Amino acid sequence: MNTLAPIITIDGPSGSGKGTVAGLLARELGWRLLDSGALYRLLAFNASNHGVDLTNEELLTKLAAHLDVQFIAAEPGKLQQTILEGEDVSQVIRTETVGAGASMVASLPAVREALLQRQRAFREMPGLIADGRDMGTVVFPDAPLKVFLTASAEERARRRYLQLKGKGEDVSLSSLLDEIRARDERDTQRAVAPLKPAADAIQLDSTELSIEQVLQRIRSEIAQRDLL
Ligand SMILES: Nc1ncnc2c1ncn2[C@@H]1O[C@H](COP(=O)(O)OP(=O)(O)OP(=O)(O)O)[C@@H](O)[C@H]1O
Ligand SMILES: Nc1ccn([C@H]2C[C@H](O)[C@@H](COP(=O)(O)O)O2)c(=O)n1
Repeated sequence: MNTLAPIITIDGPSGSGKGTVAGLLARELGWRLLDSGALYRLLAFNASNHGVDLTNEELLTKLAAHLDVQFIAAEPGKLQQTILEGEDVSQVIRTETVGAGASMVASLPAVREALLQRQRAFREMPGLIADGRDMGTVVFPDAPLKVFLTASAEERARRRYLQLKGKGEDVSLSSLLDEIRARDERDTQRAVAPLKPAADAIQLDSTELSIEQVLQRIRSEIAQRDLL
């Protein structure tokens, strides 16, 4: 039965490492993965392709309700594949421009409501790792383990810089830092489902931690609960 599947939520700001850690944990545990940010990115990307303004709540809500999307689980060492209307958009939705658009559409209450059930439907046995901004506060408030992962804005910009440089993109560290700060501001200040730790979340600052150290901290929290 769906509702009994255990859930680990990982929320936090852009570049804190949520996606990386969520993907590795999901693979390690053999659980499903919900990359909720990808849904907002897909919506922003799809809206731009269809000429829909990113402030048009009515049209965006319709698009959100009818998003034709599939997530294909990754092979070890690879990103989950994201298919929109039959096309692989896994890479094109990862740009900072699409991320900023996603943050805009995500501030619209009706859009969030339209995506809520779609997210909850990911909860299946043997378990779910859900990453985003409101996984622990709104989408899965009953999750037995909630992690709020942060890092300083400077460190997050540095990580994003290295990531994009590694893909051969021509980026500037100071623009990335400005973009990260603007996204933090919009995601934390919006009226509905703002980015904030759930009252019962474990807060982890990864500024000085490696990915493996973050994973170890989460494994130890898992071990303290009856999750597996
Ligand atoms: N603890 C860490 N130490 C060093 N680099 C890290 C750490 N965690 C993540 N990274 C790197 O930082 C970059 C951003 O990580 P990731 O995409 O997982 O962040 P995110 O929180 O999911 O961001 P977004 O919300 O924008 O999708 C990646 O290149 C990742 O390998
Ligand atoms: N649960 C979520 C997930 C994402 N968003 C918004 C806010 C982010 O800036 C944007 C892109 O997310 P990312 O892929 O960078 O994690 O989508 C949200 O509001 N709620």
